[in-house]
Amino acid sequence: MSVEKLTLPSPAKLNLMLHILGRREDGYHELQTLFQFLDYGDEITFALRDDAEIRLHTEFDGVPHDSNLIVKAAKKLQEQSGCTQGIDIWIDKILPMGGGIGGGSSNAATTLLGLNHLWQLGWDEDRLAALGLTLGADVPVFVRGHAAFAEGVGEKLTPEYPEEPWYLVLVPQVSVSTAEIFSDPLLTRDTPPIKVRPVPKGNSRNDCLPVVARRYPEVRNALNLLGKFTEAKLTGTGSCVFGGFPSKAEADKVSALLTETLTGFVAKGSNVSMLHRKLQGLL
Ligand SMILES: C[C@@](CO)(OP(=O)(O)O)[C@H](O)COP(=O)(O)OP(=O)(O)OC[C@H]1O[C@@H](n2ccc(N)nc2=O)[C@H](O)[C@@H]1O
Ligand SMILES: Nc1ncnc2c1ncn2[C@@H]1O[C@H](COP(=O)(O)OP(=O)(O)O)[C@@H](O)[C@H]1O
Repeated sequence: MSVEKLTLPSPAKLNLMLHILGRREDGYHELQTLFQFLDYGDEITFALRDDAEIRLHTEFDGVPHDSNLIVKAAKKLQEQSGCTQGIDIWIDKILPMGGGIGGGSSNAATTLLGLNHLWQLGWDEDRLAALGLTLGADVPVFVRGHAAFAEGVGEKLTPEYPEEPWYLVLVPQVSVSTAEIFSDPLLTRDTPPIKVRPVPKGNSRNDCLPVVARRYPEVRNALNLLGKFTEAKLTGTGSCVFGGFPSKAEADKVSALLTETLTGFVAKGSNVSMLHRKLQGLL
């Protein structure tokens, strides 16, 4: 049965660890990182149009229509598939932008999977992930929808099964530039590669943390406050800081103490993205 309208989740991710192994000739850094999803994110609604236009109806502060990763993803998929249909798109945006929880990449992946379904393209995951990589290093993991150990610049993915605790995520009100962190001379760039799977316990370091904490007092403050209750970690290049708890009640308790002064949210970690759980229900 063909569908005309579809609403899909677009979850956040966390980097449970992030090691920088070296710098490539093109300036990009070789990483090893462990991605896990959160049961928390945006919601995107797609509706078929009679013409071929691609139109995002929700305005974003500071992101022009054609620069939005949702629009870029839709246009690339339309071009490369030769599809003649268009789409109307609305988003309920709750994920902070530039916080290292991957909202833009997730929105791009949800768009690719949603339009593959609505436009009935029949693309497989490999093809969608390859297109996704041209939009951003973190897009493929959202297309695959499984927690993963990532290598290269994030494109070589191996599924992993880390524990799924509840997380308190603190959102310092500052946007960290990924490019700025990767160009800092003090960044650790020579961490030896992990050669065994699954990633052995104790490898929870994020090599970006010292540089981000030095440059951004707001992030330093969040790390110090959360660090009083649990191991406080940085996701991606920040700004978000997170800690795991064995139950929602415990995460909520710490949240109540900290969110008086800091913005944050509590969400369950998940090894299968809520986007894929919803799509499986549609098939
Ligand atoms: C490092 C991660 C981990 O999840 O950080 P977050 O964005 O999530 O915080 C991501 O892979 C980020 O991927 P993505 O968000 O696509 O990075 P981009 O915007 O393309 O990168 C901006 C700039 O950072 C530098 N960069 C980025 C990724 C990388 N592996 N090496 C780099 O040197 C490059 O100078 C690049 O021009
Ligand atoms: N749909 C989108 N959602 C979020 N950010 C977007 C989107 N489209 C483009 N961007 C741009 O991408 C940047 C990075 O966004 P995001 O993925 O949320 O952060 P991060 O990579 O730190 O997790 C934003 O600051 C914004 O300028």
